[in-house]
Amino acid sequence: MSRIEVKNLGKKYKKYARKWHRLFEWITGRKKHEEKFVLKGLSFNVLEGESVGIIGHNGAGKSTLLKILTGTTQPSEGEFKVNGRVAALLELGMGFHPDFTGIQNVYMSGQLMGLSNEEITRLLPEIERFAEIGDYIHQPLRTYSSGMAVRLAFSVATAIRPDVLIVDEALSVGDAYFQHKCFDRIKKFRSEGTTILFVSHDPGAVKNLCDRAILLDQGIMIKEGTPEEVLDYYNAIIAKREADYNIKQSIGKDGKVDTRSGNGDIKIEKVELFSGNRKVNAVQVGEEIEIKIDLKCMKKIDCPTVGFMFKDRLGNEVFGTNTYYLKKNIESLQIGEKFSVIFKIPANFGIGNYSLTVAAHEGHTHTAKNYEWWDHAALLQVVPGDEAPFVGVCYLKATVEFSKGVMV
Ligand SMILES: Nc1ncnc2c1ncn2[C@@H]1O[C@H](COP(=O)(O)OP(=O)(O)OP(=O)(O)O)[C@@H](O)[C@H]1O
Repeated sequence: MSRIEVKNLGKKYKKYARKWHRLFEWITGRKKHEEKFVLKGLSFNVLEGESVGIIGHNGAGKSTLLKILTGTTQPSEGEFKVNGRVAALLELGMGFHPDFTGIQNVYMSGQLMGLSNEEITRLLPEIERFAEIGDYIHQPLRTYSSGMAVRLAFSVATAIRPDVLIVDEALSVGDAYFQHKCFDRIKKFRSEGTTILFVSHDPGAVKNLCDRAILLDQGIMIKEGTPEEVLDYYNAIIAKREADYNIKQSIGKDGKVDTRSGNGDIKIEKVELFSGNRKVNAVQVGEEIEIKIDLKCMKKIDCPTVGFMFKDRLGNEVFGTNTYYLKKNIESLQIGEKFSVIFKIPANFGIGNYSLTVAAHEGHTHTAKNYEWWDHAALLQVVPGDEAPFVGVCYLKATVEFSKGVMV
């Protein structure tokens, strides 16, 4: 069953070159504006229990989409349907009245959510408990810090598990402790079957929470797929400045999507993993590995940076570094010159599968100039060695002591 259905949705605004054009148009009836689409031809469905992340640059149209879906603004064209009880975590606390106490605001926003006074009274202890603002709940809202208002607003908006939860960066407000609490509640809703539409600039949050992601660019959906594939593509377009910048996605050996992007000034020719002199794709926890990257310069380039990143099976970044951070200067390279970079690390990873991203770019990150970036260039399987069993994504050599009484 579809919880959210969006068909050919579009939103346009009138754009006036001068302020007085609007008045002129109103008085004379003569058109003085251009129409600018900020969303165009958007179609997608979100099924019951599915969790979808919306990503894109500033101004891509993410908030506009959520405002349409929550009824704050009307679309200019197309249709949409949201089925079931909706909770929207958009501008948290915006509807609160500064002169009302916390409790009065809870009743007011609860009523706006369609709850009866009896229901709100029943939910109040849990709302207070989750918000953790103590006696402030009896004080006027104007005495609250912005963090307290957000805590209360989140607590009310999520007092009942909704069928559809619409979240716009709401988790980036408040302190780290409360962000964790909010995230846990959202994850719990997800596990209980709530459909989630989640706008975020945080790749980690999208990978953690979403089954699927949609990439918007200038109001148009340019990519839809697994969070990892869409975020890799997003990472590639961040650095797109030159006309001859290429982005290619293809299915790799493990069935996942390889993303290669860059202006081609340096080509990554080969990526291999070694342990000793042995070429490997599986190692034991803690085994020393070498990451050998063979490259070719297609232009004269001074001091490029070469780097790598291991990601876990969900695409979360586990460890990465580059020649810039390690202060290894790669000297001036001539057209056609080949070179190799070898990184050595202990595979102190948790047991599981990891993908390797490698890149050649300018400076400390690829956003200024990306010569070539290659996601899923190699795969590494980490298997147990003779270390004591452990859990987690990294292996840290632990020791333990025990004594009776008080340890000094
Ligand atoms: N009321 C408005 N009148 C005119 N243009 C608007 C209006 N509201 C939004 N826009 C424009 O619509 C475009 C999309 O804005 P929107 O806020 O949806 O982007 P976004 O992807 O949420 O960006 P951000 O990540 O910065 O929040 C922008 O170019 C913005 O300037």
